Amino acid sequence: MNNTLHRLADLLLDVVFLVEEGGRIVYVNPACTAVFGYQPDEMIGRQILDFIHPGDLQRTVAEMAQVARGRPGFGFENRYLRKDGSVAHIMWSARWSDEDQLRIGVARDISERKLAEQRLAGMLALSTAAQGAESLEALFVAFHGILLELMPLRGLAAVLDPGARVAYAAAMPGVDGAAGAPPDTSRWFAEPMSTPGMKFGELRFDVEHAAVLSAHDRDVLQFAAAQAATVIERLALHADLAYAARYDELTGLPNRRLFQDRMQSAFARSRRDRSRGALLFIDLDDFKRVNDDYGHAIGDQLLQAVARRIVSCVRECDTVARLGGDEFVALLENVDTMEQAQAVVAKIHQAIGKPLPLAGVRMQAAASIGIALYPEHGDATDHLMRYADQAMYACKAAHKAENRSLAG
Ligand SMILES: Nc1nc2c(ncn2[C@@H]2O[C@H](COP(=O)(O)OP(=O)(O)OP(=O)(O)O)[C@@H](O)[C@H]2O)c(=O)[nH]1
Repeated sequence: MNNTLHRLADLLLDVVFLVEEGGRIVYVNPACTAVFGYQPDEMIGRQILDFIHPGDLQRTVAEMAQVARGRPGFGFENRYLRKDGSVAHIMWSARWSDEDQLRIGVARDISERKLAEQRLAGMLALSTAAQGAESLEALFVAFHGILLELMPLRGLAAVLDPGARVAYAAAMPGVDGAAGAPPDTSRWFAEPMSTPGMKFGELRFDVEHAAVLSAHDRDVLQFAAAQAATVIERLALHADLAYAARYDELTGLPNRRLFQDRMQSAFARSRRDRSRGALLFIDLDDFKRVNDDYGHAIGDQLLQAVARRIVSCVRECDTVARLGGDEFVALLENVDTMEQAQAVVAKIHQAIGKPLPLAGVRMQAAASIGIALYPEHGDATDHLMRYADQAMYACKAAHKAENRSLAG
């Protein structure tokens, strides 16, 4: 190369290589220091393939062969390993000079652009994983995989409030003591998992030291933590909705829907085992008066107390539900006779009738209770329910008639 061209090459920001057919570098301009971290004389004389990222070696050799056959190369991209071990993304233009018997190559550092593209793709992958996550475990496993590709991360942990419960913790094997032992994450780099007005805990990242993370890396980690927070919020909401669809909010008892499911299962068991059972329909008497005289809040407290008292009268395998208002039902499994069902009803009357100190007075609730036995009074849910309801009405009518005649 003549002197003028040398001086020109010295000024270029792109890296210029002259490489022999066998791959030995015979010239590189000073721009190589900024891109690869090597001084020119550390590269000259060595094989160019020594500097290429092992993952890109094969296709780079194929590209070089094409150029050597006379086809100029433009826009070929591959990765190099810098002197400090980091990765440089390079875009090439190259041609073979027959006259010089050398390959002339110009390398442009496109690492910034590549990293920005990778970060963007990573953030997209994080938000896609967040949208599709059906459990926190699945979410953090997916996040861990995505983040490992993006930055020098060794471990990931998710610690949830309250109580700093570790929901996920995975360290690189060998980094944190014995294999299988939970890693100590307390000193890991942490980002809060929060949505506006709500903090759910922290996402913690094991890095050799915080300085290995660039400002961009930190942006990605912050993004991951924010995405995790939206998933926690969504899953919690989903759990709340699933609960609300099956349980009565006031008493915590199963609602009509869950009760019907339980009835179906009980009928199936009864058909299989030839067992029998009873359905009790329980409606409080004159409950409206409690609301009218003491207010709705006291009415609510009475309903809660009645729910607890009914539950205390049945076995654990039985189901008590609130259908709505002052109507409750109880499904008693393995009850063979009307007498056995009546014994439970008597217990319930006694429990409900015990004085209850509410609103500064001793209240005393009462209920009308109808009994239906299955399978003899029906083994379809609505059929049996109607039977028990009618039996309850008959009791209520009898009580009212009795009260009228006592009053008269
Ligand atoms: N406090 C409270 N009251 C409720 C709730 N749901 C329904 N109610 C009230 O419960 C009362 C139910 O009254 P009814 O079953 O019609 O009548 P009752 O006074 O019990 O009379 P009988 O059943 O004929 O003995 C109504 O006043 C409803 O407004 C609730 O969640 N909380």
